[in-house]
Amino acid sequence: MTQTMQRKLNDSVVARWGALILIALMMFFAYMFVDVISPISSLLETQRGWSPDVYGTVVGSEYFLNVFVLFLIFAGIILDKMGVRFTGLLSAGLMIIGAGIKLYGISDYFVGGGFGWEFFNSFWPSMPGSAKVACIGFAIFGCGAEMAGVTVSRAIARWFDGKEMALAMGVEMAIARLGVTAVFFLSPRLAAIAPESVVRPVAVVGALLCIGFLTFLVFTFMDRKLDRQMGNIEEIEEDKFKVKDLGNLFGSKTFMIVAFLCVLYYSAIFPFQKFAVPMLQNTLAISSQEASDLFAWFPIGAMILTPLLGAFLDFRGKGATMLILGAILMCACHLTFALVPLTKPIAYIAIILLGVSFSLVPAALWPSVPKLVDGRYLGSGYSVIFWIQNLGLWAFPLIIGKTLQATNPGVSEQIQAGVEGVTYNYTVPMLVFASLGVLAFFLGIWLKRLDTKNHYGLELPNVKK
Ligand SMILES: NCCCC[C@H](N)C(=O)NCC(=O)O
Repeated sequence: MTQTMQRKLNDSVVARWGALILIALMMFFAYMFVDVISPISSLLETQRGWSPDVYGTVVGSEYFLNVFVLFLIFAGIILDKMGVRFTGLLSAGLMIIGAGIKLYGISDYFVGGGFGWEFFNSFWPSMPGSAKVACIGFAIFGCGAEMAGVTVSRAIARWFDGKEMALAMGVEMAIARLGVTAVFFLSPRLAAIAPESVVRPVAVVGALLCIGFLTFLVFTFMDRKLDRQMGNIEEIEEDKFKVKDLGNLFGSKTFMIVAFLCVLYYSAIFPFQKFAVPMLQNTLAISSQEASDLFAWFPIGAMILTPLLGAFLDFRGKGATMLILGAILMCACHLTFALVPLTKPIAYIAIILLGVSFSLVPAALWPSVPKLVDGRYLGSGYSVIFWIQNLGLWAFPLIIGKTLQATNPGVSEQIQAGVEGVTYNYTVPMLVFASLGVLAFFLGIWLKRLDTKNHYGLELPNVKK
């Protein structure tokens, strides 16, 4: 009698990498939308009256609902109850709705006195109505984007179980970084087409989110087929979010060190991404397009190196050392922007080194979590780390915006009044970012010491010979 073993869809290299490309495309467009206004913040100041303080509030609002309404925690529960396909489509849908509201907020129709204009300008006078509506939209978008991040990781874990999973996660992250590069290239160019407009880039990238929805929709058909072949065992029980696990996680010293290292490090990266173009523009006296093209090298470096460093970690280890090195590099780059008289070559070197740092830390951080957290509550562990991280990603754009405005009195008013040649000084905001690097460095040292003492295996390779 011959026994035939059924070949599952994810046993085919083409099918599983095809599935990865489909879900990664959704993240590609999502990361594009996250930073679509970062290269055009100066234009938002002149066209919509968004001072640095207002701009910081808008870009931080992406994380507001995740942090204060605990949406990230609900996202974990929704994912557990409803599965990858429903949650992925819900995230893509939320991103599109949020992007639509943000687009409406900055549109010429709304700022020209359209529906809701009067109401949104009747309170909190320091915040223009356009910024308030943009905040609402971006907060809804942020729920979708973070939920998509958790969902995509779960989907990859399932499709690549027992296969090249770390590489797949590295490739997915690299594709997301490519989205950031693309938007830093595209956004200022779209805005510059006559008549110059902040609306065009947001509209175009918002439309691309719909393509992301469609690619994920195609993935759901493949995933349903895989589901049937696997006998509907969609989720691994230990990956599920459980409220009772939170006590164990918050009570674990090592876990909390990693979570704080994550929030400190990422708070000096993603919020910096929002201020990098105007910082380079003001400090080097160049156009926003030139500054944007210069900054685009940051995600390019991270894109190339993250999968390579992931492979290094798999075969050589040294995870804790990589975290410490990443923090040192990040701090050195921000100190350069703050204290060294900046020239273009120096700026290029600092941006590329920051990209190297941004490969070292993500490549080492995320795969280290399973070494510290019991497999029974790994899913909850990632949700809690994301939640703590989102707190920093919400707070730091606000802090940086307010610091920039406070250390440059009168500058925003002059720019909005059309005075030529007025610039911001970014020394203090850049020192704030650098100080996060110092704290992350000390947490890295502490983590490495605990690892030596308690043998978590952070310095060991993932692949056992
Ligand atoms: N919304 C953009 C920030 C994504 C944050 C996300 N929680 C995350 O940490 N992703 C990992 C990464 O390195 O991009």
